[in-house]
Amino acid sequence: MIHLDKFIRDIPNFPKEGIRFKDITPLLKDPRAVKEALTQLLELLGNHTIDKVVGIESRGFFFGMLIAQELGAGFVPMRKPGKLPYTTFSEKYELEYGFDALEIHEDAIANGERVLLHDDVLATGGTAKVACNLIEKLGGEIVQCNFLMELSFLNGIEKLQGYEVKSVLKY
Ligand SMILES: O=P(O)(O)OC[C@H]1O[C@H](OP(=O)(O)OP(=O)(O)O)[C@H](O)[C@@H]1O
Ligand SMILES: Nc1ncnc2[nH]cnc12
Repeated sequence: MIHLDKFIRDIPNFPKEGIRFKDITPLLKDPRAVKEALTQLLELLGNHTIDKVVGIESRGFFFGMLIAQELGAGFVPMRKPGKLPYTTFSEKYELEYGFDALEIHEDAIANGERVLLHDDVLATGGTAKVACNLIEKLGGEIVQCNFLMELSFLNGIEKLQGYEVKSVLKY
């Protein structure tokens, strides 16, 4: 039996004083832990059918791509500003330790496609909310937002009211 929480390392005061950073690199370097995490993420999805998996840069790419392959769905990167080469839709947001923006290619999702949004961490929810806004701007239907972990004390789930939100681990 693999306990995934044993593969997540707490780093105090990173990237700023007062932030307790959840480091997933110990999990990523262990193939059995990666397999178990992927299995559990897929279990969260149940029988939903998915056309596109959107992964948020950068840590949402690791499992987002694996989930998409398992589902036989397409993978769409949601990126930080200035990284995507084609025409983008963009939106700014605030996160636990600063400000940023996200972008998506305007042709990444077709109208009415069923979308799974994936990221490693749900913290304040600012990132995921903006990602949902951009997916819906393109006409995507958000079937589920799933995360490797949720920092429940930051109440990110409140920003995602109206969406199905699931996490493998809760802190
Ligand atoms: O719920 P929120 O408060 O918005 O925070 C969650 C986001 O913060 C982290 O990403 P970060 O911006 O640090 O980028 P990275 O994945 O490239 O490390 C994490 O991977 C989520 O995307
Ligand atoms: N405390 C935290 N650890 C890891 N990723 C995060 N993203 C936002 N807050 C985070």
